[in-house]
Amino acid sequence: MSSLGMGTPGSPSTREKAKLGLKKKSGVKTRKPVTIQSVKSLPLDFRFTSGSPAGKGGDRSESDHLAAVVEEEDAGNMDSPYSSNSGSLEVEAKVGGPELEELVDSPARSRLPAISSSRIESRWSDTSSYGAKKKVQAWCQLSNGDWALGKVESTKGTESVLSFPEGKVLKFNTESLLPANPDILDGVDDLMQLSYLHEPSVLYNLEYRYARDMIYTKAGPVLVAINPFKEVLLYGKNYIEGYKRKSMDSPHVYAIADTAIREMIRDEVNQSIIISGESGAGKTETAKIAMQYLAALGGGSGIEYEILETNPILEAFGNAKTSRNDNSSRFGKLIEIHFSSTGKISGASIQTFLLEKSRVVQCAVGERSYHIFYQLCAGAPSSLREKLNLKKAVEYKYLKQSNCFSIAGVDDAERFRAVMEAMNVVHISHEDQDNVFAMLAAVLWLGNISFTVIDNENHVEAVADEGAHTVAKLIGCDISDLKVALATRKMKVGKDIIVQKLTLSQAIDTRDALAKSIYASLFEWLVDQINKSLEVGKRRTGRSISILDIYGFESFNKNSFEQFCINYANERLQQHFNRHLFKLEQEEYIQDGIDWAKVEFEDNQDCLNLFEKKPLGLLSLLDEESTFPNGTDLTFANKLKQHLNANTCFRGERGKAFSISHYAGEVVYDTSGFLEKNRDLLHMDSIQLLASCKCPLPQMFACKMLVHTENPVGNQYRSSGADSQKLSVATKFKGQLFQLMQRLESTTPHFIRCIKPNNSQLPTTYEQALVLQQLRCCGVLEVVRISRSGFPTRMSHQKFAKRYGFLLLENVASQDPLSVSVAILHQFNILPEMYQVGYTKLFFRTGQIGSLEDTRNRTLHGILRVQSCFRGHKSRCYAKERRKAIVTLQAFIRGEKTRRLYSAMVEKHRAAAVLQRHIKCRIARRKFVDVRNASVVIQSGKQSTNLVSHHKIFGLVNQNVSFLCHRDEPFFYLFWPLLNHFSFFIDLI
Ligand SMILES: Nc1ncnc2c1ncn2[C@@H]1O[C@H](COP(=O)(O)OP(=O)(O)OP(=O)(O)O)[C@@H](O)[C@H]1O
Repeated sequence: MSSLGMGTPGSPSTREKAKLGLKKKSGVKTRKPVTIQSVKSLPLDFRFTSGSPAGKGGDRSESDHLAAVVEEEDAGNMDSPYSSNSGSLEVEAKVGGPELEELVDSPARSRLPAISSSRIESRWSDTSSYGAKKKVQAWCQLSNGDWALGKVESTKGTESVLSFPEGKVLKFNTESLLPANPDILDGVDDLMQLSYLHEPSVLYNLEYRYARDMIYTKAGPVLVAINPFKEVLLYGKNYIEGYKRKSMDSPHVYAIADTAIREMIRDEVNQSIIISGESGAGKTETAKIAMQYLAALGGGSGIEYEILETNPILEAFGNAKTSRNDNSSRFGKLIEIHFSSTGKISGASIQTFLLEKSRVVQCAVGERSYHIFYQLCAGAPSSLREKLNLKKAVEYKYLKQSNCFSIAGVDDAERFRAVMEAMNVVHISHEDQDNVFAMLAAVLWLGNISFTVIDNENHVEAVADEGAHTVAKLIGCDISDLKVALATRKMKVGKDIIVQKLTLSQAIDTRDALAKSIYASLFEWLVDQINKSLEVGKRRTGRSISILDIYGFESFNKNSFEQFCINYANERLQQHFNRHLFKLEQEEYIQDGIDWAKVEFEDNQDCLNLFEKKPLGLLSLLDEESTFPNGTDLTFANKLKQHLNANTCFRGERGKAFSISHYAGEVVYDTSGFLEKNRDLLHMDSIQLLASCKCPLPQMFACKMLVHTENPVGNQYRSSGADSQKLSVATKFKGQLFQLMQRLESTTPHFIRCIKPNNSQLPTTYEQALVLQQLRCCGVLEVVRISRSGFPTRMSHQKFAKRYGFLLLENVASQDPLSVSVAILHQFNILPEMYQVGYTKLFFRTGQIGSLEDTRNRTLHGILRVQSCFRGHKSRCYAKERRKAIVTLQAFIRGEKTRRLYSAMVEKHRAAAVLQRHIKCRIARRKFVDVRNASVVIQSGKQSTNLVSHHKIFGLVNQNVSFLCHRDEPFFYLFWPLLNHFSFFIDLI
């Protein structure tokens, strides 16, 4: 399909454009590329006025006039310019011929939101002569429905002549032309910034960005993600860091996840990221990217790795190659990631919805069954192959029927190893893994079981071939029991139990039902095991972010029960989307008495009523018919026609078909197989067979099936001959959806709309019509319109006053919240047209609260700085004082210590002196004794010589002195000097 090529790198090549011919080339808008950065910072209320950067070549008058056009457009932008189709389409039919006439009549066209053509008329025709004069550019719709940009060459009456870059010149009705945005708005990252908001400008903007690998674009509060079908360098550590630190702010899944995590912490409210889009639009990949960001931000404990590793397991068991997507999720998934109060991941839980069981036994040519079967056949180690008697995929009938065994660029054996590794990570034991593989092999071998006719009533019995033997071995039952369960059915008639033999088709149905339920039970069991591994347990804090990745709207040539359920789920999700982005928003305006122009949107409540109404809704009638023993698909179709023909969303078709007018388009359903799929009965014989198995898994599956059965095991047969009385699939699914909606209702939603740019899964190919249809389906344009013309930001008076009141220069603390709020608005000169004061809340236009928030943040940062300076100063003073005190204390202690030391030393000194004295005394005494003794010896010698002469005179005296001089006598010391003199005296004598 065509592409509005830009002739810039990344856009479709010139050769490609030439091949596309005029219709495609006419879309080529040869413009000078502008940097996105320059556009990003444009204010939302940006207007083209003279002197603005958009003024081409300084052409003031043109800029002035464009400004006038823009103002006029804005004055009327409450209505969608693109929604008026009558005028333009009429003319296009003239220009475009019969193809376009078909388009005019198509239901999709007729479903476009209605708007008076006079609005466009007044907007464009007033300026068309000017446009012709100045050769301004305008969008025109070609006969194939594509939009092309041309130059207005001339305008005459109601006709304008436009020239296209390839040199072609075509005539169009002036009223059908739509004004083009100025060049500077090329590739804006929020569609709300477009001056002219209509289909071609939105398509062009998305394509412009897509061609430059900018696959994410904001549409007001919604993120639009276009599948690149190639690796784009937008992910990884650096990008995660960039969004975490807010150094990157261009639209991205990371930005959405970042907002969710911040709002969860700030508002203490659970968040949800709701990802929707057609099959192959990139929902699963987007969910994984969001999980990657949350894991990076909230990780640390290792649980985040476990959460990420659930993806390969769930994809292997729940995804398959379809005609639209090589890795299509055949189940819905809600993953709830729990966080602690500090924002760290504490656990997670996964809820799955409606696995497409029928794929196990039947899939269309070119499609595959679930990946795990091919992975097991390709990657199982030889020991496992031997144990399970595994063959190549091509040898299994269930896999062989679609004649597709591989996916380009995918190595199944390698993926199998990744799945085993992931199973280890989520703590599935090796024994359990072996049991899982045994069940998979059993399902494959069940498909190979064949039957032979045994009587002329076409009754059959199962052939005891390799298939039957292997199944019996793998599930752990007796081969005879298996044969009986597959080829007979026990029925209770009165008090008797009779055994009925089955015909070939009945036996095949029984076998396939057993295979389907083993696989579905195995999937359920695996999810339970994963949940146990990720269990939050006591760590649950109540804060969580849920990521919903659910199958997108489906419409094929033949639509069956699966599409019926999937599209019903999408209607519910669309209602949730509408409620949050349109209904609740508008209801809030009305409740709060806001002066506001209502924006029309397509409410799908009627369609939902068609499904859910009791007793005459689609689901009730389906259940009713499913319980009738004689009910058939045809009687069901007739019943629908009988009861629902008056409903505008319903139309009875020929035979067993009917069609529903969904929000995304009309879908024709074929009721063949509806009742059987809705009943989803597994015969009690099969359940009992599983219950009697020796292997643990079949036993567990049987237990669960019996728990779901309303009737107790002892009373397991119904008179009708049918088996377990469980809830119908549709009713169960409805219950699950209601639960899901309740869960989502309690969260703040963040919407991501994935868009598939082409049906061939090719990179750089952008099909306008396909993208446009998806944009219309998901109401992206309405969201942008409502956000642009409304007041998307709101805050209660109390919250506003509390949050920004401190910014007021005057003290108004005593005043009521409303007065404080108004004072804030006045102080910050918020223009009156930028906000409205409601009864309970304040409503702001986009971006207004941002400037207030910036001021608040700046002020808070300033306050924090002042506080930190003050605290620093205080702490320093305190530290100084303490230091001083410590020094004093230390001086005192040191003095005290020194004093004590000194006195101890003095004592020691004194003691030493006494000791010394005594020692000296002793030494002196000894010396004295020695001297005395010596003296005595000398004296005695001398005396002996003198003795004779003096004997008589001094005989007596000498006697007494001797007595006195005895050294031990105290008198000795007294008389010693005297004695000395005396002896001297004696000597003299
Ligand atoms: N951001 C992306 N970057 C690169 N390739 C992508 C990206 N998103 C999607 N794709 C490609 O598109 C394919 C389909 O995407 P995905 O399986 O996510 O679609 P889906 O919407 O989940 O489809 P379904 O509803 O069938 O499950 C992926 O296998 C991948 O090749």
